[in-house]
Amino acid sequence: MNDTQAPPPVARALKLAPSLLAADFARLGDELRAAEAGGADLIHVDVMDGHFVPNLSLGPLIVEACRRVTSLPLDVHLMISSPERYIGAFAEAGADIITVHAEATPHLHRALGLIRECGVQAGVALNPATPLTVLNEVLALVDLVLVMSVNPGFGGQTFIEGSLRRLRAARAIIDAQRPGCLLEVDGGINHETAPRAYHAGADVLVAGSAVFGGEGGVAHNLTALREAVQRADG
Ligand SMILES: O=C(CO)[C@H](O)[C@H](O)COP(=O)(O)O
Repeated sequence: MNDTQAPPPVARALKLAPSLLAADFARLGDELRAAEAGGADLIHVDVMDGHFVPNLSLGPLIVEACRRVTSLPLDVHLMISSPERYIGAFAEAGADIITVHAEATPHLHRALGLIRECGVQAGVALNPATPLTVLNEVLALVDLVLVMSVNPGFGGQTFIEGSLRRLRAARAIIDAQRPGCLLEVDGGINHETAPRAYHAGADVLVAGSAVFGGEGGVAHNLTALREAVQRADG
């Protein structure tokens, strides 16, 4: 390498975040332990209010129960309107990261500040039709950007192809303005889309059905996802 050549890019660490939405809630403790033993990096917890998204899921009580079972970081994704009303409750329940949707509140800046005040890492999520320009206004306040690759509300949906372009654009914004901020992708991640999402710039891949579904078991599914990304590397 001579002085004018850029150093080779450092490979980004891949983080897998199983989404509890696809877990068997009757065996939640076992599912969490299996995810941790299988090499998950975070546990993604989908909170839905039947208002911001057309589905209901879980609240702080379940987050508190998860906290007692796993030492993995709890990555709490609030798909709820006016999330600032519940940030304190989720922080108290043991969330490590709380992500709010840019579309869910007229007070996004306040909500992100409130998360930080609670001593929790802050994330901002963007629906598939939300312009990435909102990032310019809040990037200094966040530790994680979540690019939704489905319309939020349900697991098991098909990955929206345009998300790859959005991931590449979000990666460029983060690298230029806030290196170290994580880029997460959520929705339709499987052995086929995981390598493409990672190579488009995602650090954290959220996967529900691909981890907790199928016959192979959680550890096998996590390994398969990781190997799919590594194969595409080589
Ligand atoms: O946020 C979500 C839905 O709003 C889920 O995390 C997401 O859809 C993951 O599920 P799958 O991997 O089955 O697509």
